Amino acid sequence: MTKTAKIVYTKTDEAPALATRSFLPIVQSFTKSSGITIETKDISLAARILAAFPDFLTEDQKVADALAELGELAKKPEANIIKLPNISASIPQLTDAIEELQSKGYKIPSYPDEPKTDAEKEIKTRYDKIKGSAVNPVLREGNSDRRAPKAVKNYARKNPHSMGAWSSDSKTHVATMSAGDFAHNEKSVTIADATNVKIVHTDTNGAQTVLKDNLALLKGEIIDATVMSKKALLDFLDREIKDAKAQDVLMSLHMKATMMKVSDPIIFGHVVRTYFKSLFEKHATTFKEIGVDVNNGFGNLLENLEELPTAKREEIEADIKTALENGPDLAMVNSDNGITNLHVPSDVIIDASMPAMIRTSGQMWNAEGKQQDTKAIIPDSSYAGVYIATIDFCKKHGAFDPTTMGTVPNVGLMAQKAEEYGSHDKTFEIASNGKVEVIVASGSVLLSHAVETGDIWRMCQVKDAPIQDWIKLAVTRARASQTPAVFWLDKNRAHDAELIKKVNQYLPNHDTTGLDIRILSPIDATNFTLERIKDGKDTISVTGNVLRDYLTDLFPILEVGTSAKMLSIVPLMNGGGLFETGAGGSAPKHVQQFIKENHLRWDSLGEFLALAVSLEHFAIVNNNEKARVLGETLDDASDKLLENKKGPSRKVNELDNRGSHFYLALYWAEALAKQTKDEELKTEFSKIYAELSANEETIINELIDCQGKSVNIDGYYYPNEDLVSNAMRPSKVLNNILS
Ligand SMILES: NC(=O)C1=CN([C@@H]2O[C@H](COP(=O)(O)OP(=O)(O)OC[C@H]3O[C@@H](n4cnc5c(N)ncnc54)[C@H](OP(=O)(O)O)[C@@H]3O)[C@@H](O)[C@H]2O)C=CC1
Ligand SMILES: O=C(O)CCC(=O)C(=O)O
Ligand SMILES: [Mg+2]
Repeated sequence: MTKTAKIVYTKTDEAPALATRSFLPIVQSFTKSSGITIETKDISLAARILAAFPDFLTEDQKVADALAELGELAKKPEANIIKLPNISASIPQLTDAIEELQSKGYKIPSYPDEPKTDAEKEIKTRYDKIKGSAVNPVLREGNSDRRAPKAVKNYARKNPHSMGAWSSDSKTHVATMSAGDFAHNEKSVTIADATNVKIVHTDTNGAQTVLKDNLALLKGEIIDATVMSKKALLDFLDREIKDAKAQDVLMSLHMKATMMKVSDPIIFGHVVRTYFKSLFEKHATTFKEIGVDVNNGFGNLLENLEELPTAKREEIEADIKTALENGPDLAMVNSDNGITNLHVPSDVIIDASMPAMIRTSGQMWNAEGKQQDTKAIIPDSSYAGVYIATIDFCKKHGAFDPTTMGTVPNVGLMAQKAEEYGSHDKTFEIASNGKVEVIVASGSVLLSHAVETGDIWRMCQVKDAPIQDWIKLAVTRARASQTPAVFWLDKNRAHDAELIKKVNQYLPNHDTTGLDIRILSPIDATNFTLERIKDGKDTISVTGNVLRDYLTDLFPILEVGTSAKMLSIVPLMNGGGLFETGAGGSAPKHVQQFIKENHLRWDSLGEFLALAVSLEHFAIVNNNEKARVLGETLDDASDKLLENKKGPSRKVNELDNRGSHFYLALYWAEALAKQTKDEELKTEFSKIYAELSANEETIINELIDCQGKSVNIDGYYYPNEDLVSNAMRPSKVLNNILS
């Protein structure tokens, strides 16, 4: 066993971070005697902000750049990281977090929306690195292996979650572009020899602007470039907004403004401005004066209105009311508080929002808080077809049946900022008509697009080594689970055509005898997979980075009710392990409920599953048999937790996240006491098991009695550590046993 052997447990945001305050003490207590160090790294939004501004802080306020440290660690063989979901901050979230920190005495600068001086520009650059999906791409130095463990699948079969019925006359549908979008304009090449490129915009007078210089490309790397035409987008939106009104369905927009942090907020802004066209025409000057930027959502307009004199504000508010009456009804995020789908770009995120809609009879919520059929606008058509096919399937066959349906594990190409999700530093809103070219040092042009003012141009990359690793992982999973594997690639799409060449080149390096491996376009793959899951058959989806994200919410949410119960492993390319806890996010709604009534409905099963594989990995790497026993018994405990239905309830005054952690500890101790592989662990945990089980009733009472009243943790993004820890550990008896 090496001296430095450790597991790094990330401290993140919102519900998972609350859960950590209760679960981590259990983990530390259970692993202590086995020579396993559990180290925490704070990569919460607040800590990442503080780490970026040491020059604005006093000595004792400064924090280390934990994310940078973890990014380095992820490239080393000894990496063993447990990664909980974190906030990928939209601008409204970022500015809220900044304000909270400022109010707590951290003298960090405010976010400069429109930086004028060099100093402001430099501050904005620092904040823009923290914005959006800034954590996952840094840690994901490997490809993704996500699946529902057998126990989770079996549990869902026996205890199906609710599944809204589908009717063949549902008016719900997806609206997507048929020309002029990223999908239709894509061009792609594979780089023959390592080279350097620059991205250059040339206007109609021949004046050149270098958008990006010195971009190093490796041999065998696939690059692609594409453009979303602003004109085509606006035409499309105009048509679809009118159509939603005509069809009397809700209008909803589904984007990934967090991961696609440059392109998608721009598109979001166009949707808001198109929906409220008359309002924006009439008040253009005022909106400019008060700095309205609806790329950050319609909520930005409402906030800025507060600056106006009462008469003007009331006039605009009346015009907003009229616009809402004249337009189609908007899908609501929170009908009680009048929060629409267009308010905040991070409220409705496509990977989770589309499956939630499909699970709810294809409906979203209207202003009266009732379900209604919906037009789901997904402007770019690259992946929208997957949802179109799924919705058509449900209209034809009715809702899926969780008691009989098969499962769809995913092998996702993700390493080293693969594809679209790594494109934000090469995405540009075009300043004037002309062309954008990717040019090699020798001067030859690799890719070229004609562009117009306001178009969104972007370039993506995926390196050869991650592709080879992904293909290997697909074969390994197909072999290990004896399940057919489908590469979701469309030979008619430029990028996919290049990737298909690689699949055909590298697959023969592996023994695929007896395996069913095929390549199908995303729409064909959806239909093939849906037919099979309906009949109870399993199919591995082998996809690029975006479909990895979409499908690992879509199928789990249909199959087991949530993506929180997924095993989500990232075998790092240099030999380490990154263990993501579930495939979902940080569930902001759960924090609201916790603050209001001291009940946390967050389900930590993803944490339990991730820790078990992390311990197994630790055992192998460090030759630590105790870690193996701890991992195996933890899995046994998770199985028993499911069997005995000790997951958290959604309702106050019932077992919540903390109570669920108690049962996990009880069953884990029991399994350790019963095992015969390690006598020391057996002796140690027989005693702990006896104490936990003798005090079960007292502890559970303590964990339930504290509920039903509001709780103060002094903050949302950077709560007071003592308050939050006390709130998450209200059982004195349990705390004593653990210590
Ligand atoms: N890996 C990562 O770091 C990821 C981070 N995110 C971030 O998470 C935030 C929220 O994203 P969003 O799109 O709303 O997705 P979420 O997955 O956080 O939330 C969607 C819904 O899923 C349910 N849910 C998710 N996880 C759990 C859990 N462990 N236990 C119980 N229920 C759960 C909740 O349903 P209900 O309300 O019915 O209880 C929740 O409201 C954003 O800031 C986003 O950027 C998103 C995805 C991945
Ligand atoms: O990094 C993010 O913002 C989201 C990640 C995500 O949704 C996923 O990997 O499933
Ligand atoms: Mg996701």
